[in-house]
Amino acid sequence: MSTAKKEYKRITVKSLVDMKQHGEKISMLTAYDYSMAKIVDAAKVDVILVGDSASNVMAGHETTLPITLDQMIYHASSVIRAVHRALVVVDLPFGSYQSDPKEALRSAIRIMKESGAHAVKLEGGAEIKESVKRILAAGIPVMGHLGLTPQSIYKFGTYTVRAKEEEEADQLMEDAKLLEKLGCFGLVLEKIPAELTKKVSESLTIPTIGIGGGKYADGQVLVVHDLLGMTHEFNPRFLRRYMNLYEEMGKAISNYVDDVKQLDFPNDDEQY
Ligand SMILES: Nc1nc(=O)c2c([nH]1)NC[C@@H]1CN(c3ccc(C(=O)N[C@@H](CCC(=O)O)C(=O)O)cc3)CN21
Ligand SMILES: CC(C)C(=O)C(=O)O
Ligand SMILES: [Mg+2]
Repeated sequence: MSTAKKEYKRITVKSLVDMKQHGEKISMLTAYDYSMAKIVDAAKVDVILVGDSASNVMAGHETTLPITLDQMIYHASSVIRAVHRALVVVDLPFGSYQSDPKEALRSAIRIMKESGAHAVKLEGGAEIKESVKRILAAGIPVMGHLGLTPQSIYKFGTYTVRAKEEEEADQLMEDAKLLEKLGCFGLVLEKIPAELTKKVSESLTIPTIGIGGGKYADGQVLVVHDLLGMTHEFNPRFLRRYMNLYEEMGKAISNYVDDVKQLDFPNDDEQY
């Protein structure tokens, strides 16, 4: 497998299929705001996901269910203003696509029109088939999301690993093939056994992007706040932390507080 990296000036949905064909792994991270998206884009992350995990990370909700379409558009438009290279994918939030395919298309169009994003992501398989078809027919690229689908958390009750049993694994494989057949450009596989990710990835031409899906996915995605160590209570096995920003930021901020209290800040050079 070649590791030679082709230079991409701007990532398109086509570049991602290209990367899979050349054996180059795809990097994907979340961003919900302008400042973070600037850093993530400059670091050459291939795909930026404006995830509905903003509901947890930005707004402090327990689940992804409360975030609204308007709020997703606000996050996405902030991200888009920062991005020059990455492909920007936006999650359709809970309640904006499940009722019927027309509503799904309307929601996807609002995201594309009002934020300038490049693609949308929907959770689910066969049950959202008609919605995926409608959105794709309008020329909007769609990414699928199977395995642990946080918008259905109350149906499952836990965030444990999915598709460990043969029946659920077979269903996931069928859904993956269906999403590819419909024309999705990629597929997120969340918290499923590595061997199932391998089977799915080998069966598809479109790239799979894993989060807790193991090493055989064609790419990896994480919540950027998790890898930076800002969400210090979130500790799933699949997460690798590259920093402990929660601690680092806490130290910097308490130093500032001390300096203000001790009349050290501002000093003579820091005033007019
Ligand atoms: N900060 C953050 N990171 C994420 O990856 C993320 C979000 N928020 N919010 C939306 C979804 C929810 N996701 C999740 C949530 C929980 C686990 C998880 O493994 N939780 C427990 C185990 C629970 C169990 O086994 O019952 C853990 O080990 O932390 C994984 C992904 C992924 N997404
Ligand atoms: C975890 C990723 C795949 C996601 O859907 C999100 O951040 O909302
Ligand atoms: Mg999501």
